[in-house]
Amino acid sequence: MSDLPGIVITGVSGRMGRMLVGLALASDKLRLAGCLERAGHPWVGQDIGVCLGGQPAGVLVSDDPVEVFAKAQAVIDFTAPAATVEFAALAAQARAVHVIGTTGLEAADLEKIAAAARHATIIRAGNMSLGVNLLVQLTKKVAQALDADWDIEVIEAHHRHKVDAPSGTALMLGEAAAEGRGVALGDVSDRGRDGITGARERGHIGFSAIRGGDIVGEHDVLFATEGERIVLRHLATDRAVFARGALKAALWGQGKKPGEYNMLDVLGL
Ligand SMILES: NC(=O)C1=CN([C@@H]2O[C@H](COP(=O)(O)OP(=O)(O)OC[C@H]3O[C@@H](n4cnc5c(N)ncnc54)[C@H](O)[C@@H]3O)[C@@H](O)[C@H]2O)C=CC1
Ligand SMILES: O=C(O)C1=N[C@H](C(=O)O)C[C@H](O)C1
Repeated sequence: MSDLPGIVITGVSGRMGRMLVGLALASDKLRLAGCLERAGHPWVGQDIGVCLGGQPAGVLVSDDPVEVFAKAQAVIDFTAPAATVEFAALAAQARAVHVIGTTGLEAADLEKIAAAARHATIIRAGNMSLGVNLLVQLTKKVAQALDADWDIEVIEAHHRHKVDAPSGTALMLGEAAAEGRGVALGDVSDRGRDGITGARERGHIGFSAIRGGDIVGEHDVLFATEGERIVLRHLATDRAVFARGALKAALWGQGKKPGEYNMLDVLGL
């Protein structure tokens, strides 16, 4: 067996799971050590290469996280909040780096993840692409430079299957804008406007979500004032940008002290 870091991928039949497996199998920096799907999924017990329509890869899909995490130096996890919270505790027990891409996590979920990060290295980001993480830094800088005469709106668009809104990326961008302005996002956030909402409040940060077709992920941060507007935009056209970031994070996390990190740490931004 090679001594490359062993990576376990969760949710392997999902949109991100398939992309991650393809890149992991092609990588010369890490090896695919395990694949996980939910109990009852038809892929469980099958070879992942065959499930994806190719040659056998020698890795069977499991539904037992304890068994597969025991083989892992890192777990890459793009699933759903309840699964991710469970995996955070199990990955910590297995001393594996946990890379979390799952979005839609509530405050109670984040607390459990923070508890796991006392004993384990966790890297979590609502978006793992280089472009979005640069956009986060640009958003903070622009928000720092402008006063509250400039209204800030975050507009995101995703495919019809996405279950959470605003997107994890939109929330990262909103947090960056709030930080740049020196306010807490929770105090100024406007979400889901509908009906007679009243005029826009000065200093608030608004969120709008579009869902349709196969849109991979699009984010605008709009700064609008009397007579002029600035739009910072990121368009993802291929999920490989998220998957490449996650694989990079899994390697970066090897040997790091326990704690919760993000993609700004990984990318050195
Ligand atoms: N941080 C980032 O860069 C990105 C984050 N995401 C997020 O990743 C998550 C997944 O996105 P998609 O792949 O599009 O969703 P998907 O619905 O296509 O895939 C999720 C997969 O997780 C599996 N799963 C659910 N519970 C499980 C469990 N207990 N054990 C094992 N497998 C389980 C499902 O069966 C499914 O195959 C979402 O929260 C999404 O917002 C997506 C793209 C990029
Ligand atoms: O669900 C998705 O697809 C995506 N989710 C992430 C998010 O919530 O921001 C990242 C990316 O935009 C794709």
